[in-house]
Amino acid sequence: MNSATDSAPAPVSALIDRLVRPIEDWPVPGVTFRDITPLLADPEALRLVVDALVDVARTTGPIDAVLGIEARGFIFAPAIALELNAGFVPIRKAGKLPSTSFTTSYDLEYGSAELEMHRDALQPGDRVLVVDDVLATGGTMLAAADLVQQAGAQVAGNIVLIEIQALGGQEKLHPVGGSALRTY
Ligand SMILES: O=P(O)(O)OC[C@H]1O[C@H](OP(=O)(O)OP(=O)(O)O)[C@H](O)[C@@H]1O
Ligand SMILES: Nc1ncnc2[nH]cnc12
Repeated sequence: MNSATDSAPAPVSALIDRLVRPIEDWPVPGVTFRDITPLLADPEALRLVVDALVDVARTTGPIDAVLGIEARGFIFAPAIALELNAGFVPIRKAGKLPSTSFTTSYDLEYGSAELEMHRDALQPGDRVLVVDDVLATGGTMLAAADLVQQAGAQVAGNIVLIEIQALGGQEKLHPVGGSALRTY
């Protein structure tokens, strides 16, 4: 059965349950890693999950750009952007973008890092959608929101496949919040 907080219909939640495998103690002891690669390898499941993400994205109102967070956000964000007729903006780990960038540092479930976005990627006032595969502590999504704010733009929505509720990421995203296809 899917959770009351799942944004996807029950069959999509069931697909995620079947094809996202939990791997214990990876990358560090105590973490249950949600490995999406079996789902990505199944064309029918991948199509249904992308369609479900697009359905959620369409509830966000007008969107100027869809932001994907390196690396796993890059798998889904461009597919959503195409369906919304919006551009795709990459948010990358530090040192990867070639032009002048905004930078922010953040903590996540198993470490800390820096994210960057090109300074000219967004216009002030743009409404953007942030896309990733997993919402855990929320550190990564919050860092993306910081980059959007530095650009003078606005986060209209945060969308992920999977939310790990016990890690409290949802509270960090207040008041915009995050929508997850499947919550554990
Ligand atoms: O909510 P948080 O605690 O911040 O964790 C979520 C983030 O962690 C994972 O990325 P990771 O940094 O492992 O990088 P990767 O996508 O390059 O594997 C995941 O893809 C999210 O981006
Ligand atoms: N448990 C987890 N599984 C997959 N990606 C993650 N990112 C942060 N925590 C994660």
